[in-house]
Amino acid sequence: MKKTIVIGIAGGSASGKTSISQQLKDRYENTQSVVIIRQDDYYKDQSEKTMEERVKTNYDHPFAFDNTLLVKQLKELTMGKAIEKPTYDFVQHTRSHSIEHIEPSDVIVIEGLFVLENEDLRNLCDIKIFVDTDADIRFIRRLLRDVKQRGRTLESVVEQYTSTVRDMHNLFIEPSKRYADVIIPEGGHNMVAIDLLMTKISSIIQENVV
Ligand SMILES: Nc1ncnc2c1ncn2[C@@H]1O[C@H](COP(=O)(O)OP(=O)(O)O)[C@@H](O)[C@H]1O
Ligand SMILES: Nc1ccn([C@@H]2O[C@H](COP(=O)(O)O)[C@@H](O)[C@H]2O)c(=O)n1
Repeated sequence: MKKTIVIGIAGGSASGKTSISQQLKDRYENTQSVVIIRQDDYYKDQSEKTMEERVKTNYDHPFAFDNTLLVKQLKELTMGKAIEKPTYDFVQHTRSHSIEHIEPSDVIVIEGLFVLENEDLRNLCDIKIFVDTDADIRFIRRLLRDVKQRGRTLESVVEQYTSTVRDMHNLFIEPSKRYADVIIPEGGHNMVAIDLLMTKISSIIQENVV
């Protein structure tokens, strides 16, 4: 009988979670056997708030996410049901208007800050991965990414990092590393770790074919 395998990828902001997931997506694109779900897409809707209010939200606290919806939709996928997934707009700090239709698949990758911190999410994961990248490197990566891709200024990235991101990381994310089965140092360019992960995924897909 076909079994869906859930791979959880947690780690700090800019540790390399999305880069790893993207490589898995690219590798398995033709097979349609791997689906990637980003916890970021489950940030709570803030369309009722003004932009001034939205900027003040602590986006690095678990309360910023609708994890109830995320857990529900993940369970639906593992039960073979398609979902209508929300999407998120980092520039507007709220949900986008578009919804993505996601079909169930052999392997579901769920990546995000709190994937191992949240007990319900953690319990849904068959393979638990933590991407471990030093804080100074994460900060540099985040600064470059957020200015280029998320509409931030240098000052706003520094302000947010020192006021919330760093403390929340130490409080919630770093301690969740102890739940990991596998720790991937440095993130997106660790080809040895990514190859090992792909070998495992390929064997899961193969088992489901037989
Ligand atoms: N090993 C790496 N070396 C250099 N840059 C990297 C590496 N892994 C990721 N990056 C870059 O760092 C930034 C943050 O990576 P990303 O995958 O978005 O992290 P996360 O999803 O954990 O927030 C991106 O611009 C990405 O291209
Ligand atoms: N409106 C928002 C929502 C989130 N963030 C930051 O994004 C980080 C999580 O995404 P990663 O890809 O870096 O894991 C998180 O640390 C939030 O601070 C934001 O700046 N604005």
